[in-house]
Amino acid sequence: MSDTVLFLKDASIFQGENLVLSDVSVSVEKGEFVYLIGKTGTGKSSFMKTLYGDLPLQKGEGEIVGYDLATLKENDIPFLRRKLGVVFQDFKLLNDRTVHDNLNFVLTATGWKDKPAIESKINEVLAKVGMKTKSFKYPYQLSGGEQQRVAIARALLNDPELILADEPTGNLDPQTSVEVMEVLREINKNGNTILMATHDYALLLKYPSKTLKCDENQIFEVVQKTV
Ligand SMILES: Nc1ncnc2c1ncn2[C@@H]1O[C@H](COP(=O)(O)OP(=O)(O)OP(=O)(O)O)[C@@H](O)[C@H]1O
Repeated sequence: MSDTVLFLKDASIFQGENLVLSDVSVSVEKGEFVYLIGKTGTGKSSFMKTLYGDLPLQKGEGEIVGYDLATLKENDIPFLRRKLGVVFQDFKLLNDRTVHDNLNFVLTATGWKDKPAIESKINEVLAKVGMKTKSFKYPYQLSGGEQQRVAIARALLNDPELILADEPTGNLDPQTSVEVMEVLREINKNGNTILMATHDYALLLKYPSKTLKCDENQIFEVVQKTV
């Protein structure tokens, strides 16, 4: 049980008055790579937002990296997010500072003070995504794939118990998507747990893994056919 990083039980997810997902019962175990798929508008983003505290869980039970989602308070959210690494489709890097300073910003904001420790952490996460030589660049000097690698590096800074990636390849061409996916798979092989929302079925076929599907207000696990 202690290896469960996320579970929801009989949960309902609303956007305002609208019920987006109901009777959601899912779990993610430490070390898993889990896809969340579904057509546009079926609730993938709403589900992810609930997990990182952007949408309240109004009905049912849920726990993520030790936080109870049903009783989550506004004040808990920054602490919850420190235990999560969140990666978005549009990277969300700060364009007015270099890669190094984007990462430094997050570390400083989350309480890191020791300069050598900060530098060593920045080097460590950039090495993991193959971006160590580009730390002096500004985000707008990087390709989309490189920006997403930096966003993944940023997600790794505080050794997250779970990485939530919402359409991380949504803005990338197929070849770059595969490269970013390889980075995520490598990180997963090294022990990070990842939940990735995607509508990129080509990636799913190329890299089969546990898959949850949103459809008709429900989430269920789909069994992938093996050839
Ligand atoms: N802020 C909001 N207010 C009200 N309704 C919303 C809001 N955001 C999303 N919705 C509705 O909730 C439903 C699920 O949307 P959501 O964005 O979670 O789907 P999605 O599967 O992530 O889609 P996409 O792949 O296009 O991002 C949709 O019917 C959408 O119109």
